[in-house]
Amino acid sequence: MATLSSSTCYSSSSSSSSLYSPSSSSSGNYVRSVSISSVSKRFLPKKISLSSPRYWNVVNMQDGAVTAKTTPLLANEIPVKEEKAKEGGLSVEEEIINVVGSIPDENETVSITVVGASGDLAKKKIFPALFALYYEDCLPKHFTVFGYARSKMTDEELRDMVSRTLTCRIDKRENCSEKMEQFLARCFYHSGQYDSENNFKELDKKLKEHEGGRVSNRLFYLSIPPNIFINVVKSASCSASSSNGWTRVIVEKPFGRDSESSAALTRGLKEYLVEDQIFRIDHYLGKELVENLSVLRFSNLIFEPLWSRQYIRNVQFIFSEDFGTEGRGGYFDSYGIIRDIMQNHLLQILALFAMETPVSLDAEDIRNEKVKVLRSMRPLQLDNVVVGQYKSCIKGGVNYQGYTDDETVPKNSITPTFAAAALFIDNARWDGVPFLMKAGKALHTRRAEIRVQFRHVPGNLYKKNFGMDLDRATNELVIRVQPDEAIFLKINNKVPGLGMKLDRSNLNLHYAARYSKEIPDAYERLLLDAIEGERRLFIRSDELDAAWALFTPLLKELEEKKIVPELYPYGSRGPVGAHYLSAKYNVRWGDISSADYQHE
Ligand SMILES: NC(=O)C1=CN([C@@H]2O[C@H](COP(=O)(O)OP(=O)(O)OC[C@H]3O[C@@H](n4cnc5c(N)ncnc54)[C@H](OP(=O)(O)O)[C@@H]3O)[C@@H](O)[C@H]2O)C=CC1
Ligand SMILES: O=C1O[C@H](COP(=O)(O)O)[C@@H](O)[C@H](O)[C@H]1O
Repeated sequence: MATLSSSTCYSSSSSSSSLYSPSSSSSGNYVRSVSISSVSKRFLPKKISLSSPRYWNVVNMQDGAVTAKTTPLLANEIPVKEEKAKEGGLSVEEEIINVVGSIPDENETVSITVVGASGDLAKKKIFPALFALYYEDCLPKHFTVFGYARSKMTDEELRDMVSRTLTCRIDKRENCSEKMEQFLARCFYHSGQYDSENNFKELDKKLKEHEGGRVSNRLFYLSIPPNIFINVVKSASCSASSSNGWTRVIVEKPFGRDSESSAALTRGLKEYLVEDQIFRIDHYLGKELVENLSVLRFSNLIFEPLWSRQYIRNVQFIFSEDFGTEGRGGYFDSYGIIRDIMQNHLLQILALFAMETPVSLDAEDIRNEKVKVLRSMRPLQLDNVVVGQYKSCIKGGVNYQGYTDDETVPKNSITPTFAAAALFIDNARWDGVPFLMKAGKALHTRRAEIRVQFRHVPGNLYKKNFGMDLDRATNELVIRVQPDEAIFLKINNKVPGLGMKLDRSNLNLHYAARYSKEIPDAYERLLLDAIEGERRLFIRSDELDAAWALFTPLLKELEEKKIVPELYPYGSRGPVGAHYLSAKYNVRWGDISSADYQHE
């Protein structure tokens, strides 16, 4: 794929974009001249404002016409005549919407090849996400899905396998089985070795047949173990990359085990791909409430002024699963919970939470800010970390296996299935604020959330009404990523009546109650973004380097010193060491300290 320079991809061109502001438009004979990069029909609003950064970038000024460039038709410039807009009684903005909305995508095709199609992730997440996108009319008119793996399968067998995982989870259920049939008819399979250029040539031939001479855009999803990433990229690059459209590769985690192996992986990928072609996926970035984090921060006046050490006492990132490594012990044992969850999912959320305001919502501007905040962080230290491992437990007559009872896990494994850590950002905004993380498997509940605990009210007039425990009276903002998505703010208020009794209540945005539409799976959003060349939610290589730089010294020390994890029973709240760690920083874990928790 090295032959495909980024210029042949339909790139979002975001690095060179600037926010359009109506006041920057030209005067006199000139009209606004707009290049629409990274435009997607899904984002076309009924009425646009040219200052909306996601859709429009001003690139140049031309006499008498607006030039609209769209991602699928990068080479084509579509003039939008101001006169024509006037004739139709439309604004230039409305005329742009008309023109972009009517661009035919006849000449374009997208082929999505799921490499490792026989595997768990492909079945569980990727094919269902593709179907959901198809169902929602989000895929381009001409698209083909190919499964690729070593297992022998016919097209029909692949369809059968895929059909068993497709669910009509979407609200408009009427056409589901019809839509499923139509989707499955677009799915094909090619069996081949991962390091065989010949096998990828055969794939290329089949892809071309389906592309039917249209501009060919190709997306490869590497849903395979990381040790074969480079083989696949090399073979696909030499034998199956697009010759006249873009070629992109989605890479699944783990992106290495430490700084060195991650850098080696990046070097390997870059022998065949340019950075713009690599879409490193962290599916937590595709989750609705993580996507909403920036909206919450930057579009609400009430939050951003509070978003610093001045008002925030601590921030907690909590991940828990109520099941063990069942079935994935082999993979998990050589990674452990710190690499599996903390170094990527939780750290990514932390970066979005703590970054400075980006210049714009463009991918590069956001990723620049994330890198900056990651580089301002202190590498983790062993005395700020607690590790645990779940042990067997009998509950209600059921025997829940311990981690090392799993046949795929060595009996003497000291791989952590739980970890808690205190992290610090040494910059002006966050100096001294503990950012606590906690992640564990086989705990009492499944939950992912961000908890922001605010400082005490100075000179609190109502001190006596709270009793001794003033911590209980501080405001807390909870962003529940899953399940049962919600954002709630704990406030103090007066219990109605003649006395003066204070109560803690939640101002609650409960998604299920507020929105009837089902929340899309993270993989849907991310796949669509990759198809559209939107890189905002994918990890850039320097972000990855910065993330590994924080965790690598700790991971090495844990391994070298053979730190034995504290055992906790399957289904419990995890090791008690996590409480000592938080207490060291005067913090109480929000998910277990409060009686209010029952009411969340
Ligand atoms: N499963 C999950 O929930 C998650 C997975 N991931 C990551 O996604 C990727 C895919 O995950 P998953 O589907 O679980 O992986 P699998 O272990 O199921 O592997 C996917 C496919 O790769 C092929 N394969 C497996 N092992 C080897 C090997 N040693 N050498 C060559 N080919 C092999 C197999 O296909 P065949 O034999 O037919 O060629 C298999 O069906 C991995 O990188 C994983 O870490 C990330 C997050 C969650
Ligand atoms: O990446 C991973 O994520 C899953 C949890 O994802 P979720 O979307 O179901 O919350 C985790 O189970 C797995 O160990 C890890 O590799």
